[in-house]
Amino acid sequence: MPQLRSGVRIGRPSKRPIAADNTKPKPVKEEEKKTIKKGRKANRKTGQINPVVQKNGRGRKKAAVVSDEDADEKNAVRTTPQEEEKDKNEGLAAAEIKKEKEEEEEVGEKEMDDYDSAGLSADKNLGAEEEGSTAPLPERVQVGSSPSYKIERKLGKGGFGQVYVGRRMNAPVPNERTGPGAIEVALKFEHRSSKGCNYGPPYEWQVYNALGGSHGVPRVHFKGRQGEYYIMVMDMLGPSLWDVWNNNSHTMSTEMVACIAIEAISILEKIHSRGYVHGDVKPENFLLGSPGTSDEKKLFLVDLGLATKWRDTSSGSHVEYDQRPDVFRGTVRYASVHAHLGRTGSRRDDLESLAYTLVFLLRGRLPWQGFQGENKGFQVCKKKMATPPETLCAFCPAPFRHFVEYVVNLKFDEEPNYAKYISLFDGIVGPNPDIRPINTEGAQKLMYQVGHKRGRFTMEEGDEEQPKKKVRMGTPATQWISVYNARRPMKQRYHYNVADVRLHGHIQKGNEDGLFISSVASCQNLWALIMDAGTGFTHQVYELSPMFLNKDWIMEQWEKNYYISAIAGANNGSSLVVMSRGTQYIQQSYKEVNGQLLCPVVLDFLIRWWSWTFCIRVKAAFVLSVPRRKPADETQETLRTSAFPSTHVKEKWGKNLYIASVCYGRTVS
Ligand SMILES: Nc1ncnc2c1ncn2[C@@H]1O[C@H](COP(=O)(O)OP(=O)(O)OP(=O)(O)O)[C@@H](O)[C@H]1O
Repeated sequence: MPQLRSGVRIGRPSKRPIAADNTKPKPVKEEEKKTIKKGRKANRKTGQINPVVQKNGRGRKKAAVVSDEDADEKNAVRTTPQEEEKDKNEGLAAAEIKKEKEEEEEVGEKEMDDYDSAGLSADKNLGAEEEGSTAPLPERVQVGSSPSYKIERKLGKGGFGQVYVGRRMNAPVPNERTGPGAIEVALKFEHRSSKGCNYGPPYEWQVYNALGGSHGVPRVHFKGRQGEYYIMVMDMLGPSLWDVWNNNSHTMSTEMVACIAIEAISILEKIHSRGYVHGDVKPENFLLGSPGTSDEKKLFLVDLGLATKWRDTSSGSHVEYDQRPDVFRGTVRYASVHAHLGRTGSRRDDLESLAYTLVFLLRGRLPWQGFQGENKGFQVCKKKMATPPETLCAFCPAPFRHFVEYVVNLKFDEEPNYAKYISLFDGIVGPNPDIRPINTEGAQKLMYQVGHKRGRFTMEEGDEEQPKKKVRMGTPATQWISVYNARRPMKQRYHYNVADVRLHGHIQKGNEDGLFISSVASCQNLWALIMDAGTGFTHQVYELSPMFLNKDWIMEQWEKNYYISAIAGANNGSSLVVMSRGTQYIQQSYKEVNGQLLCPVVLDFLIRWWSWTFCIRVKAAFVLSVPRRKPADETQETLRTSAFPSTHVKEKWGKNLYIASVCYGRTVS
């Protein structure tokens, strides 16, 4: 039985169209031609790429001398791993798929009667903000075999839990400062009606079972339910790094931040070595030990509620890559670009968030702070992608820039070289570990294990490979990008690997069966064809043209009230343009550009958020369409696969998600 810790998932985005910058006729350039539907009024600049709407968790941090804007941005948005898994699995068995194989060509079809109502539950928790409980806390706490505690001052509050000091009642003399018998402990309360507890104790408990007490993770001594609350009894810690920075006039010394870097990398290494990714690395979640104890210079990482597995426990293999652009987990300010893009979390994400944490502590600000409004998450992500390490770290010592360069270039399943990252900061920290502002014992142990001298972190000769220059786009790959929309049950069929000569037959057969083409793509001069009964079109024409786009034919169809509804270009220069009547469009233009102008990462957004149809090859065409009315919010998923996603399509059909668009082209992995 999964134990869930759930919370706020981002609301579904509305699929607002993007208005063209300028649809008025303009001089035609060599590489850039734009065609506008005749007789229509020029479009105005009215919109932007529709953002991922990222709702924040509701928690505010203590002692905040920050603006509301800051406080909101720092809160974590979370969907539990189990919640996601459940979403993925529900309804998978629902669809019975017909499949016919014709030579190399493939066809798949989802019949209308495959409907299973469970399939729509994929987004049933979406958009719901967790309400805080107002139930009074118990006066005394006693869970499992724990001593009794009196609740004292509040230590902090997050989106899920409230943390208080628990003072042991009837404490023996002498009093212990730490451990299960400690006079003071931290008590983390989560109300049993909180969504994180729908399925029993908070998910975080499981993670603490696996990680609690490991290097840099506080020990949990007791846990259990008392009345309305799930309560965790843990070692009491001191201020967070955010508190320290905030109480020190928003500054922190370079040596202190370098020590934090060194120790935090070693803590992440430990967590990762146990198969987990933390998922919400930020200054608020790094705590120092209790002041006045031997741990006061020791660094801890708390809040394991967003931790996920990067490695499968039984097989030991890396989890599979997936991308769900509508799911965001983490804290907007510190999240990795991959997290913004909805990519499955892996070790690289914790390190990227750590890099942002370090730059924040050092510089007091990150370049993407200050965005406001619904599309904040999107703006932040765009800014992160557009900020090269040299700009981000312009006023930081070189090791910080090198660290950023290394971590933003990590591949999804790449093993980070923790020792190398630690060694970057060697020149900044003092030689004597005993007088460093932060205890770096964990990092020293790690370096010792990998064969470096105690005390110093310098890498061995020859290990000083230069960090890669900023190439934060990942490795180029040629992939299928398929977008799925939640729809009422309908018939959908796909064909792929279709040669020119077979195209007409498939389209004709589809039309006879009441299907219209909804999307086309080309891979190695063979076509992929998606046909379905849910397009709303009344008539359809298409043209397979040996040239990229046959302007005259398109203009002719525009005159007859057909609008471009699907388009693809093949490597051999031919193009397939489908035009339909009964579309939602009232205005349309298309623009040919040089395909190289497209930034591959932006494609993630283009295909996800823009209601334009386009095809990518050496040349590309953007078709800009103004719809009659604002499209409703939709549940949507995007996949990138190296092969045509025939298996995935069937899984999606099982969840009543239908292919809305498909294309094949150069992306990044
Ligand atoms: N063991 C501890 N000792 C002292 N303070 C603690 C301890 N654990 C948590 N806190 C304080 O309580 C705050 C909230 O704790 P935590 O981050 O675990 O809660 P959360 O509800 O999961 O938060 P978030 O919304 O950030 O996910 C922390 O930022 C910290 O200030």
